[in-house]
Amino acid sequence: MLTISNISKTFNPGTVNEKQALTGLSLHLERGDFVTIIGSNGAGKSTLFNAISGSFLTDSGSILLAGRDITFQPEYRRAKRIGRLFQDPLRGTAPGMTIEENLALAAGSGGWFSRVSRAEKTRFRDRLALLDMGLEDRMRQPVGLLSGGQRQALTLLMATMVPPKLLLLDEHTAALDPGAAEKVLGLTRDIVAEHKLTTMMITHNMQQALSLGNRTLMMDSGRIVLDVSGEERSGLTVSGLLERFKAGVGKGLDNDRILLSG
Ligand SMILES: Nc1ncnc2c1ncn2[C@@H]1O[C@H](COP(=O)(O)OP(=O)(O)OP(=O)(O)O)[C@@H](O)[C@H]1O
Repeated sequence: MLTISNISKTFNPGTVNEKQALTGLSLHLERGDFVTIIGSNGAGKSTLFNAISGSFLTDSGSILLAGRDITFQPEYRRAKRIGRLFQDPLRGTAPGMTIEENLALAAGSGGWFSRVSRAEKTRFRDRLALLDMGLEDRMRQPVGLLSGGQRQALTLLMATMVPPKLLLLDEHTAALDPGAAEKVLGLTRDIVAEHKLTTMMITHNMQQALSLGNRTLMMDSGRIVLDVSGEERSGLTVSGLLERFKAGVGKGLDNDRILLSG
């Protein structure tokens, strides 16, 4: 589904702020793979997502999505086939528009001035009911009134309304309180399974990285330094994963948020 070949990215080349954020990175994902990603501070995790989404063009290498070469495709075109959630629940929804209008935009059927058909309203209500947050009874309310967890759940629904070829989750539960985070994570698991979505999820929760999905990548200094799946992964504990990282990279994992989250 996704084939990344040898991509590199250096920010501010030739200046004192030069930073090589991705270094000859290659990755192949099968259809339906659910990959969790963990790594050091500044390892290049978000930069990898930015490269895939087309926030910038890479300096070298290529990216193929569902058989199409997207290496030079602009971001807005890639967005039609790639869903993305960020840590900040305020991104991804339009606060001044109602829940219904936001969903219509995501479904590709509406906007500020278009009417949402009755059939579509029913479909939206059914999808919202699955979230189990009572949002199906608040469809005419502006999204700006929702809590962070409700908003992130809605963003998830919107990003998958038309099932994307690839779903990118960038620490999408990290800014939520523990209850809301748990809820959004459960919804993520359900929606990914329902549509068999090919998914990449950055997390700083090591336990989550091992328990969700079918494959775990660890990144350091712009590279993938560990790639575990199958039996090797199912037998792995958090401390085992940290040991593997240390053995491979020659230093311990250096990530404030992982250390803070224990
Ligand atoms: N647009 C940019 N301009 C300059 N430098 C950047 C840019 N984006 C990222 N970087 C740098 O590239 C490196 C990788 O950043 P990135 O955000 O991908 O790391 P990360 O693995 O997501 O880290 P964290 O877990 O700390 O969020 C960092 O040193 C960062 O400062």
